[in-house]
Amino acid sequence: MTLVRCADASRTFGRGDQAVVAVHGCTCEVEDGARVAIMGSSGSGKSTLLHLMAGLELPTGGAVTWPDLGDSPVERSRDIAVVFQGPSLLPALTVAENVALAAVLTGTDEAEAGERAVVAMESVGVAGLADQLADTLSGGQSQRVAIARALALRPRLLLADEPTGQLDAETGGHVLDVLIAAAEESGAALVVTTHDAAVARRLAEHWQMNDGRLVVPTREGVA
Ligand SMILES: Nc1ncnc2c1ncn2[C@@H]1O[C@H](COP(=O)(O)OP(=O)(O)OP(=O)(O)O)[C@@H](O)[C@H]1O
Repeated sequence: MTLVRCADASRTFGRGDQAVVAVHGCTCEVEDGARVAIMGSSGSGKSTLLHLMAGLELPTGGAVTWPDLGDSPVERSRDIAVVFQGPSLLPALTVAENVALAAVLTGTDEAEAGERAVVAMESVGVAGLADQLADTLSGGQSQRVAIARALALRPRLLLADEPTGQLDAETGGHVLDVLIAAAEESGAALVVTTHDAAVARRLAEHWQMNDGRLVVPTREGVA
């Protein structure tokens, strides 16, 4: 099953002299069960590629399709979850409300979303924080809650943008453990952007972004 396919996909921001080509003609696929690290230095285009895969950005060249998820944004919003780089929780809502919200907004009824939130919070170890306001959390706790929110969608494709980038090595290691365990338990494919080789080593496939160009190794070598 192919969850997302990028076929010569590009993304340019701005026009004329101001144009920045963030992603140049990338071709790649994420299959069910994949564990992918997209590596590259700051500004190499990792976040933009991840946003293209999520359908949050539209390609300005080539195509991004979701062969086994359906191409409608509504269908995709239930199957693809994104853990964003940096703070992404609503500060005035509790942890439990934050975790349930994405599921509610994508059409899950409130009772079901509440039950999923409980399961997701337990699986990432934040059930004890359920009634706490999001703006009282540490960076590591916030990232766990953001992962729980993604899991409450029960996604088939879990995309995490530098999920450990703002954390110290120990906290980042715990967050990564949680993310990988959650993907294993839920059966979701996992794609993580990172500039950290230690993070990439935890994942089976290593893709490299260099100045917006993607290199995807094959079993025989480099594509
Ligand atoms: N909305 C935008 N408007 C204009 N330029 C953008 C926009 N988003 C990204 N860029 C530019 O595209 C290039 C790639 O950015 P991107 O955030 O994808 O890289 P990255 O590898 O994820 O970097 P980092 O690791 O620092 O997050 C950069 O030059 C960036 O400035």
